[in-house]
Amino acid sequence: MNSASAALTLDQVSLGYDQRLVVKDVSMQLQAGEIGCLLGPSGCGKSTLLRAICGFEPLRHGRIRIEGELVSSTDRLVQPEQRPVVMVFQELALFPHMTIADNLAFGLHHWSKAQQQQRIEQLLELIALPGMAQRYPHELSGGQQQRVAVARAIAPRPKLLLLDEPFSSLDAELREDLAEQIRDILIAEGISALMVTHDQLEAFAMADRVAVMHAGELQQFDSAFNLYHQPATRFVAGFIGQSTLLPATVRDERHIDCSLGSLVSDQILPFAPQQAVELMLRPDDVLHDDESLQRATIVRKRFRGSHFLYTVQLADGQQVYCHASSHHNHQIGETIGIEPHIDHLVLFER
Ligand SMILES: Nc1ncnc2c1ncn2[C@@H]1O[C@H](COP(=O)(O)OP(=O)(O)OP(=O)(O)O)[C@@H](O)[C@H]1O
Repeated sequence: MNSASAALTLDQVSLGYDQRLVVKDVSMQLQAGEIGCLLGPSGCGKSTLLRAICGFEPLRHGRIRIEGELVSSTDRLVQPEQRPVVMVFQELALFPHMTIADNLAFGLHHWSKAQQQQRIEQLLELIALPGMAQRYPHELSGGQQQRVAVARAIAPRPKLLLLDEPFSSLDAELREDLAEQIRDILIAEGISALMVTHDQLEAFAMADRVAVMHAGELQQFDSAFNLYHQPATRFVAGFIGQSTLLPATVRDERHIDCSLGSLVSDQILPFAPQQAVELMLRPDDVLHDDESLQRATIVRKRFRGSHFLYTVQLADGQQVYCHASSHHNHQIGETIGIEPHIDHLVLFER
């Protein structure tokens, strides 16, 4: 895709503080209308990168383009207010002494009164708070206030919305719901967005694609499904969901041998025969099946409501996760039947 039709293009972006680089050689592109998330552990550089896109941090290397226009490079820094972006911060940004309508109208001062009125009504409808125009922020719940904050940010129809942990003050249950609601609002308005979060479920609920960062580097920018089932690096495999790594040996271009037996790949393997590798297994790659002849012993169990997450020991002592329906309540030490169900082999060099 060329950068003229992309909402945001990061091209080998590096930046940092003093002598230290905290964002290293990041390249990615957000398509028009796309919603992306920057996800990673604390201190990995997510907020720094978002601040650079907004225009608050100069670059040490690389280029940032918004809708094709060069806004940051080593010798160019378009000021934040001159960029077609709006940022929503962690802490609530509503003006407490102003009504919801006045909050929403804040960025619309150059619009006519009639246009403002129409846009406010449209936004209140969109965030499912019709009739709330004359209320004050403290008369709304935390989730409602955050919806108003997002509506205020998108009121002037920016090209790109940047959100820095906008739901972190809300409880986990509400965060996922709100992420879905905000996603619907952005899609309805056709606004591209990039959100920083360290909460996977929030990222999955909100984004078309999630950029996983680690120590300043972009590890993978992909759909949640692909991050889970086809992680590009060991870090992504460990950070997204749960996984175990099982030693394995490549037999030929389609087969590997490991403690679960001989497994077939759906693709030609990029390894030579006899190469020592590690097979990544998700809990749902190994299912509990009473009928299976393959047996393993439960060494740990976690009840997850809808299912059990067992850790089972295979005949040769290797341990893997095993997913079982919550109706199958077995005890630690019990030997159960297991069945590998692996659509796609994820292998890392050992
Ligand atoms: N103004 C600053 N001056 C110096 N160092 C900074 C500054 N802001 C951030 N850092 C450092 O840069 C690194 C990246 O910080 P950043 O806030 O971008 O990470 P993050 O991934 O957003 O983390 P979190 O999820 O905790 O907010 C950290 O080591 C942090 O201590």
